[in-house]
Amino acid sequence: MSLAKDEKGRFAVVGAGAWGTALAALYASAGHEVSLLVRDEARAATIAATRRNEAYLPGIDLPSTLHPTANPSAALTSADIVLLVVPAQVLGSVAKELVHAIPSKALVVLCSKGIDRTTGRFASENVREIIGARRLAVLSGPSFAADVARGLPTAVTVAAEEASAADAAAARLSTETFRCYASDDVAGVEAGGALKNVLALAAGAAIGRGLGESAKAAIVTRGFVELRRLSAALGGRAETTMGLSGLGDLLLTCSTAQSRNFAYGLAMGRGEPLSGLKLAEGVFSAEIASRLARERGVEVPIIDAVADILKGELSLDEAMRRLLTRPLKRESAD
Ligand SMILES: NC(=O)c1ccc[n+]([C@@H]2O[C@H](COP(=O)([O-])OP(=O)(O)OC[C@H]3O[C@@H](n4cnc5c(N)ncnc54)[C@H](O)[C@@H]3O)[C@@H](O)[C@H]2O)c1
Ligand SMILES: O=P(O)(O)OC[C@H](O)CO
Repeated sequence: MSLAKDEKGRFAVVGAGAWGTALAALYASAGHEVSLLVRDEARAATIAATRRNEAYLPGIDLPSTLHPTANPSAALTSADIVLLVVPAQVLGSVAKELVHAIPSKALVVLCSKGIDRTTGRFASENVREIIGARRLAVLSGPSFAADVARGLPTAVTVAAEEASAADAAAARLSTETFRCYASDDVAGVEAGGALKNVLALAAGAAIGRGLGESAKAAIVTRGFVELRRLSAALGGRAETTMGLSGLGDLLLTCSTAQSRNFAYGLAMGRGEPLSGLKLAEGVFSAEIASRLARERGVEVPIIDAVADILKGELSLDEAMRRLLTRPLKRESAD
């Protein structure tokens, strides 16, 4: 399939946090027409006047071709690609609120990484009944907002239910620095994106508690086994978990405090205050991930431990004891 690199799109990005602003900057820099829908009028005006979004993406100059607005119809009316980039817990309500303003032929790309904790649904399951499955795609993979906004290279996965729709979406979303691989495994791509956040909390907590890099590597490896098991139980394919929105994003998110989930885990491990930290989606997904696993009879001891710690039912030291004293078994990847 020929990539539409020279074809200019009309993008609307919903959500002017770190990731929404970074994606808007990416596509504006690539020569597309881009509107950024900002929740708050005053903030939209500040972004327009300063060409900066200091609250969410400090120190990055935004292209002059990026148009911030607080007016949904101004942002959406002529869009042919709409990126929904808000926290997973509000994605459903934002989609409902905007559905009438989104052109019926526009491709809608879900960029959140999380599980709705009231419904236990992933983003596409939530939004499918509002927007319709045929024009939905999901974007996930190793991609820090600040890196992407600076034009640093990465590769991600774009999934849609039909393989040909995924190919077309990946072509439209690729740029010279942002390489999109296509997949028709929506469930696997979404599971990878959401579960790596929960595991990054565990990895960060181990480092914060001073347990060392060996412990972290063990947690990431056994955590990956849990990600694979749960993803499979939710309908994802094994090969997807080995890809960018599985292993790839897990490695990134568990490796540096640039990740907000890892940083949150670090603070947990150090016993530092957690209020005021940036969005860490794993905090909202842990308990529901643990429940989804329990309902499907899937063993996820690390995810369970993170959920119990977040509920205040388990200390980190007890969690480590619980994990280390589980019955010994043969190593198995599934
Ligand atoms: N930051 C990254 O590097 C990155 C990379 C890939 C994926 N993601 C995913 O993208 C999603 C958004 O993350 P982010 O980094 O932009 O978060 P953020 O906290 O930086 O920004 C969230 C944005 O959503 C807006 N918002 C919150 N509630 C809203 C509502 N009810 N209606 C409309 N807007 C609302 C906020 O005003 C803010 O602009 C998350 O699921 C995250 O996992 C983030
Ligand atoms: O900062 P985090 O932990 O939300 O991670 C951001 C991206 O998901 C990394 O791919």
